[in-house]
Amino acid sequence: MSHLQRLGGLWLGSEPAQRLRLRQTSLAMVLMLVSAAMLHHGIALTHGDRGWMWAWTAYGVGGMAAVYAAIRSGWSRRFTDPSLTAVQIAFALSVAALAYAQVGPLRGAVFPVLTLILMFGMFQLRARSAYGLAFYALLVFGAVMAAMARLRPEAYPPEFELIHFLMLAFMLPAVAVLTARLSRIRWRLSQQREELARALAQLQAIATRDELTGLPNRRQMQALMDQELLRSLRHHHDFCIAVLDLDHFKHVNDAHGHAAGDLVLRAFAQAGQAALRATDVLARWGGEEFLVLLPDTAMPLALAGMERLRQQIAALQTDVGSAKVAITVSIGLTGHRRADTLAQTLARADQLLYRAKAEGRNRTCTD
Ligand SMILES: Nc1nc2c(ncn2[C@@H]2O[C@H](COP(=O)(O)OP(=O)(O)OP(=O)(O)O)[C@@H](O)[C@H]2O)c(=O)[nH]1
Repeated sequence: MSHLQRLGGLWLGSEPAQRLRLRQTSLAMVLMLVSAAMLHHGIALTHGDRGWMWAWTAYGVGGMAAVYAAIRSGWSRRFTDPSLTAVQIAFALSVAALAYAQVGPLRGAVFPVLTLILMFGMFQLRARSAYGLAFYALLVFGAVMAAMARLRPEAYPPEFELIHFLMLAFMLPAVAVLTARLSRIRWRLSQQREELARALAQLQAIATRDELTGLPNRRQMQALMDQELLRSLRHHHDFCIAVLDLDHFKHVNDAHGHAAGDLVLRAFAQAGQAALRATDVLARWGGEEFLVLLPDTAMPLALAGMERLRQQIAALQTDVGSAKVAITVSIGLTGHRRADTLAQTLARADQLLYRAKAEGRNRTCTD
């Protein structure tokens, strides 16, 4: 890391949002220093008051340093706008107004600076603050112009000051209108960003979840099993896979209707998940067939887990409105063998499931 980067890190910190705020304030500080240098030169040219000039410099530079310290220390985080944009602008306006009161014939130079100060608000301010600050600027400059026209009419002729004031009365609201427009665009953009994030989350849920049961769907389960296979190869641990099929589920649909069948599938998913360990995954493989992945688990433990699930499902009574429906589940459970592919393991679990069905259902068969 170069010295310059280290210095930048020291000045701006490391947090991106904070760095952005401090960069903006640093830019305002540079503007303040350049203005101070110009003012010093102007006062020298016009033989102005040097004591006042140093007091102005201390006020302007000191104020900006205080704002920098408030942001850099994190103190400003307690406010809705931690950049203190409105405060910085209001302060800079007061500094500009004081300069206007002193530089006499050079006061025209203050107007572009005034516009620049207000432009700092374009990236941050809400419409209401922009109008408020424009009104405040008009008030402060109006007061300074009136006071100077009265106190030093030879340097600030009243008719000139009136024209200056009218110019500001037109220019400041125009800047506020532009800031308000930008604020509305920013707001719309942030709304769109939120909508996009919501849509993305929804799409993700649709792509990975089964709509009826809320369980991981076939595609997601395939990805989870692929991951587990890689992990088991790397860390040399075992994992098991079980294929589950609800027994005589066709009877449920035939006797109580398809909607009742859906209710039973949902109840099965909920109870099945609750019966498993948090690390085990129950997924809907299709229809009334489900899959359980038991990561980092070897056979005696896996069998105990699947038997617990089977017994809890057998005890489950689902209220489908017209009746309470009881179901059972048949399970084919097998451990993955290192030399096998996932498809081979799944095929083995399937065969064990057929055996469980053939042997009378409501049981777990394992090899
Ligand atoms: N309600 C509902 N039923 C479904 C859904 N998916 C599959 N099924 C039904 O599940 C039943 C599966 O029937 P079969 O394959 O004959 O099996 P079974 O009746 O469970 O009998 P065994 O598996 O041999 O014990 C069919 O009636 C399908 O219509 C679903 O999402 N909702």
